[in-house]
Amino acid sequence: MSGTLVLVRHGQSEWNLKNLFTGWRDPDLTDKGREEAELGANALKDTGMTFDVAYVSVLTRAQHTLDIILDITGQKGVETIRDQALNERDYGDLSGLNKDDARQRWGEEQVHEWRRSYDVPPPGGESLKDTGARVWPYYMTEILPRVLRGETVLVSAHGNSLRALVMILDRMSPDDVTGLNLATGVPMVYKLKADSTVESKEVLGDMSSAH
Ligand SMILES: O=C(O)[C@H](O)COP(=O)(O)O
Repeated sequence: MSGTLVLVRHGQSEWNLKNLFTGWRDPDLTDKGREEAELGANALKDTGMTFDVAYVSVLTRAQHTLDIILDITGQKGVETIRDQALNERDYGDLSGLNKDDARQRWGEEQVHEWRRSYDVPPPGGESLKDTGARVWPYYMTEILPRVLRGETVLVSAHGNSLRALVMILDRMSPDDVTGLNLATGVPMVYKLKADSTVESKEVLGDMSSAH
């Protein structure tokens, strides 16, 4: 029996709005971010899906996104597991810097490489590969077994921790993943086969609004 895995990136945060590198820093959602989470939550409600367990990072923006989803879908009591393995990529020395200022200082190409390449870490921080090195084992040992048991599992996390997961689920190469941007608050619903590969993927919203 296959289960269902729902991945959702938190809604817009205060630092997304200010265009600051965030990483492990802990700003909350903006009003727009809460609205995005509500939209995603309503799309999930329309499916009639009920969750067996929810996983979330230790960061406020992901937790508040999860709270909104569980509230709107009427599932506040669902078992919730928090773990820093699901945190955003650590942006290292870039954390708190403005993304446009960084482009001016280091050049467009270098900043894009830090943000979207597979294995080039920002100074003092984690590459996508480094992020995967903590996300993938957590997924394999904690999340996947529950999906394979036939459960419906919700994960509320971050742009880059989820890019690492989507990369393996969608069988993307390191080159492909440089073009992958996830929209805030848009749920991705995966049905998995018993061998843990993807049977189907449905995106409940507009992924083209990703920045
Ligand atoms: O940590 C951040 O700054 C954002 O949440 C994600 O950043 P990115 O778009 O540069 O990957």
